[in-house]
Amino acid sequence: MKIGTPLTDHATRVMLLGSGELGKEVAVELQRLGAEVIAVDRYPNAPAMQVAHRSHVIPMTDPQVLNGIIMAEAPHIIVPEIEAIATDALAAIEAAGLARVIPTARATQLTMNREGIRRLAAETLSLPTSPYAFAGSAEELAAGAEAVGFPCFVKPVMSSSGKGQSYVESAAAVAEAWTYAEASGRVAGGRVIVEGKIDFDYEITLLTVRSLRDGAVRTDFCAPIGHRQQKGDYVESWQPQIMSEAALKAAQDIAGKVTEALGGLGVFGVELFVTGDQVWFSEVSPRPHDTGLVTLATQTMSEFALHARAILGLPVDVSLREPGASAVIYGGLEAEGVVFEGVAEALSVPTADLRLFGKPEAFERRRMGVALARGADTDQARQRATEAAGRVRVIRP
Ligand SMILES: Nc1ncnc2c1ncn2[C@@H]1O[C@H](COP(=O)(O)OP(=O)(O)OP(=O)(O)O)[C@@H](O)[C@H]1O
Ligand SMILES: NCC(=O)N[C@@H]1O[C@H](COP(=O)([O-])[O-])[C@@H](O)[C@H]1O
Ligand SMILES: [Mg+2]
Repeated sequence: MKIGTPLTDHATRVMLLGSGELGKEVAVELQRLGAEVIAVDRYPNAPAMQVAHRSHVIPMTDPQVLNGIIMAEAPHIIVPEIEAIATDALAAIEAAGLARVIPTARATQLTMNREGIRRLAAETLSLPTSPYAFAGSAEELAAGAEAVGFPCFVKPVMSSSGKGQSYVESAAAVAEAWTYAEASGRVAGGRVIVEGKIDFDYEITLLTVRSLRDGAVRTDFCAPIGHRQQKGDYVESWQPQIMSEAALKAAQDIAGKVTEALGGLGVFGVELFVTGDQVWFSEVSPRPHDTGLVTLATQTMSEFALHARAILGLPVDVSLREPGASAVIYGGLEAEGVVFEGVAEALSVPTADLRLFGKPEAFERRRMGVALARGADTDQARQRATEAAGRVRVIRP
């Protein structure tokens, strides 16, 4: 793998589709390796745009506009970063041999839509999942919910970070879940998945890396990441999550199968539910995962460094250095150009570090930053990360 000089004819051009907090860290790692980074998102001054060589604001769900920007920039590598992209346009670009899509165009098509990845996992690969049904109307949803049973979860097929997700305890609440999903998916499309609830002991993200070494693709697993979710969005994560040997083996087996079926190079965040030695597949991101922000504190190479290396065809090291945790800092209010107070106090917590993403606008439940900490064990690290996050106050300018 050769890497040219950025901003010259021989540059290795990488285009990020989606420029949020995860893309920002990937952009930094790509910059460090001398790639030329082009950040794209739906709004100006998105986090990764602030550290890229240049940026574009476009509706990424419009295939014509997306194709136009790819043609104009002629990237060698396209890195999808969010679940709201016209993936069919990417498939055409890949098929024409114009750029490499990470991990593959097909993988982004399958995972951009919950229906694609769920059918691949449960029906093609026979992996254990929650019972599920798909619905394109309130009536179909009512029937689907009856079939999977209550309580259940209703989610738009195209959404992430819990957007549009409802926890439904009885038939009476199904209509409301339909309306909510319709209104708040990343793209209006009017299709949802309804999933029966898995009663898990804990849930993990198993970061799985497909990379090249000596010309061959290999798969490596990071130490499992435990996390706690609220309203479908992660609020706290830690690494390593202690698991039984049998559960870890089952988790790696599922992650190996699903990432092999998706193919390509890069980091995958495989989400799994665990009860005793039993493991269920939930979903997978074919890219770094939000709960994996903790790896900025814990691993020799963060998930972002791993992604940058893997997609450039470079070797990786997934080793864990020490236990750590991350805790989310939400906006807590609606305002543009917010100010963060208490940063020095937060960084006075032993081992604490912060990432303030620089998003131009805050919302009540928008993730604006994250606190990171290490510790003798994950209990100590969690306590420190939560303490540090709590010391940061988001205020109006
Ligand atoms: N079938 C289920 N059984 C039990 N818990 C569930 C189920 N589906 C979702 N959850 C809970 O809701 C959380 C969010 O669900 P899911 O990961 O599908 O949403 P998402 O919008 O894709 O979120 P993200 O983009 O952050 O991964 C899960 O991590 C889990 O805590
Ligand atoms: N669970 C997926 C996830 O965490 N994605 C991350 O959130 C950003 C969108 O944030 P926004 O909605 O605040 O713009 C995405 O761009 C990505 O970095
Ligand atoms: Mg998830």
